[in-house]
Amino acid sequence: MPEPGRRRPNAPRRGGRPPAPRRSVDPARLAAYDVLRAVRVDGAYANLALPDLLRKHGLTGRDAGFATELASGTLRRQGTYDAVVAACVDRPLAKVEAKVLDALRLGAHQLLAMRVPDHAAISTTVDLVRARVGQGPAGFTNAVLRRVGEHDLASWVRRVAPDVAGDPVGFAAVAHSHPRWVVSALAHALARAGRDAGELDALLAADNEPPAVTLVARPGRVGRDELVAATGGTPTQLSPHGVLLPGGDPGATDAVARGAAGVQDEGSQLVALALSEAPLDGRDERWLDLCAGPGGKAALLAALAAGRGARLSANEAQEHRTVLVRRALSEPDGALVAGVDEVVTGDGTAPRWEPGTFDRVLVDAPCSGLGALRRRPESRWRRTPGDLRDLVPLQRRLLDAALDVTRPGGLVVYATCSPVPAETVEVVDAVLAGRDDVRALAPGAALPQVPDAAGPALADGTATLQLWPHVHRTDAMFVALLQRT
Ligand SMILES: C[S@@+](CC[C@H](N)C(=O)[O-])C[C@H]1O[C@@H](n2cnc3c(N)ncnc32)[C@H](O)[C@@H]1O
Repeated sequence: MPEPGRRRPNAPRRGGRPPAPRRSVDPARLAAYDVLRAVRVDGAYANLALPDLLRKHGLTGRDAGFATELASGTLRRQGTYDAVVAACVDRPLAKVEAKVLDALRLGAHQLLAMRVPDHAAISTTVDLVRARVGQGPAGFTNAVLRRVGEHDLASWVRRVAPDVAGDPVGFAAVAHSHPRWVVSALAHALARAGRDAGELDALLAADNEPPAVTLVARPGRVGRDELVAATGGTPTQLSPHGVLLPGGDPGATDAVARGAAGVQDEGSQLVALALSEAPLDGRDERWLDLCAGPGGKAALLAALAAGRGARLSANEAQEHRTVLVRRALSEPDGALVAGVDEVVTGDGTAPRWEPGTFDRVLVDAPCSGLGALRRRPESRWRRTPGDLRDLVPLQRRLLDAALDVTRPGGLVVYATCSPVPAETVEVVDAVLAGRDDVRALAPGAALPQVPDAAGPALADGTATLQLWPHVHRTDAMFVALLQRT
């Protein structure tokens, strides 16, 4: 790693002329630029916007992979790049035209984190700005990126981040490109789970790694060995139904195309298994997924339910997401898959079913998603601490309602893709404090194969389960297991 202040070996000289205009702009960079624009202007989700934009620009194979990494990596690392760019411009960043700032971020990612030669990173970005914004901003872009290219990423971080000893949170925020409040929230989450504070760096770094693509082989519909053979993938360590893909397009696999398998993080598979595998006395016939959209866990639960003669009801508040649940729970001919009773749109805080209807209930609550930042490149910049103020009361009401529709002796899993205690243990404790018909159970007994996953204990001392991207290579799913008495 070069010493602070050392020039990068192939760093461009300052003050050079803008590269000569090219005839056309590289389509992969145009696609990445359009993704950033869609995220900024239309509030799009990058992972949903990408497939259409790749298609629009005619990108496949390696070019599509390059555009995906360029857009997603730039969005994830935007906090670091903005600090670098701010040090290279002669005005506040807020005064740089947003369209130009998008391009500067893309250029910075190529210069500092991708193996793109400097001259190509700069000239293609200048071409992009010339084509999409104008000649004046193209010259500005050239000058700024030449300065960005004078140092490598580690050297830039040392130059632009606050002093690590004086302001460790501020340093981590710039070095790992997370909003300051998110760094504090994740540090607090690690501490509440009894983990070493030194893990924070690894956790934040894991958030910047694109997650490996994992498939779930839905039992009874396709065998895991069959899926391994069809994809060239490898079995996952923690979920007995997971297959880690070596790369390529998951949609091209026949089992995925017909819904027998799906793309699903191993952590999400484990949440469904925490509910299905927890020991239950008595009737085990009716299962409910109270917050089912878009339907990933519901599809695994339906397959597991079918295997033991139970039936799943799937509920979702938003009609457009119920459509996705129905699709996830349907055969290619439109019929509901085995194990599904019904798919309905409804407010889970006021469920339509009689009290005591269900034997097993999943509350996969709407949450901040701070445990799934790897998967949603832009989300860390969209979330605000205020989101928790709205989410926590909803989470409590959903858990309360789930307990109401569970029969005495029946089980409820409360899960979030967030490790933040305000929306995990504190929600469960608040609900338990208001009821005398519930007891907490340790969820780990249903998932003995998952190591090193103790979450914060509930107020009564009962264990919870917390997965971590830097430990388990999954999203940071939280699981609490409750039983109606
Ligand atoms: C974390 S997501 C669930 C993910 C899903 N279980 C899966 O694995 O695909 C939470 C869902 O809860 C839904 N939701 C929000 N408020 C709700 C409510 N009052 N009742 C039911 N669902 C709600 C959201 O629309 C969202 O689809």
